[in-house]
Amino acid sequence: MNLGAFFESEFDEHLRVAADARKMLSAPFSELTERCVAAIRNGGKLLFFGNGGSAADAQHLATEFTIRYVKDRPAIAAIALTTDSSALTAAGNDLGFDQLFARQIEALGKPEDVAIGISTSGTSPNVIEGLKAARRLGLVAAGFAGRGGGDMVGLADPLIVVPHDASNRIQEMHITIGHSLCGAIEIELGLAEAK
Ligand SMILES: O=C(CO)[C@@H](O)[C@H](O)[C@H](O)[C@H](O)COP(=O)(O)O
Ligand SMILES: [Zn+2]
Repeated sequence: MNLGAFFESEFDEHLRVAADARKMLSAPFSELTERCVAAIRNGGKLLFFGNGGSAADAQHLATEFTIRYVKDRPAIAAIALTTDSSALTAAGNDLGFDQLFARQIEALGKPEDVAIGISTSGTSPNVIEGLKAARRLGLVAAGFAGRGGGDMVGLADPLIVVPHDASNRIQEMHITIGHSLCGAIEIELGLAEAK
């Protein structure tokens, strides 16, 4: 294999998806930012959850809010529902894997919170059940997806659907958009200066 050509083609594809996402996702991004800012101003928090690489994204993004993004500033309330091995194993063992996030949202979610489910396919049952629980309890149920949004369409609102079908490329956009979300929320809350 020509490794140099492979490397360049990966970047070419990434850049094509980024250009499409930039064109198409400004409206749901703005809406999600506004919902998160309102939630935090109201004493609420952001709850992130997903599977595999999206579990890592949930942890990564929650930490940007609680600890630090680009510069020091006060903490912003956020939590990843992917990190407590006791909660995850007990929920999986006792209630079923589909209930992993729903149960934690039932325990920790408040109506002033925003639940953000992350799924490249939009069809992972535990993410879908988490979003359903969020809606039932009156939280904002929002999502990051790809592949047309899958079962998250009509369930998550705002819903950011990356216009691509491959999980890796979709995840690359999710983290870019998640970073942008953090930056925009900091500015809107007056905790960082606009560029
Ligand atoms: O990171 C990747 C693929 O890039 C994988 O770990 C991927 O996240 C896992 O296969 C997930 O289980 C896929 O779930 P989803 O995105 O369809 O909800
Ligand atoms: Zn991945």
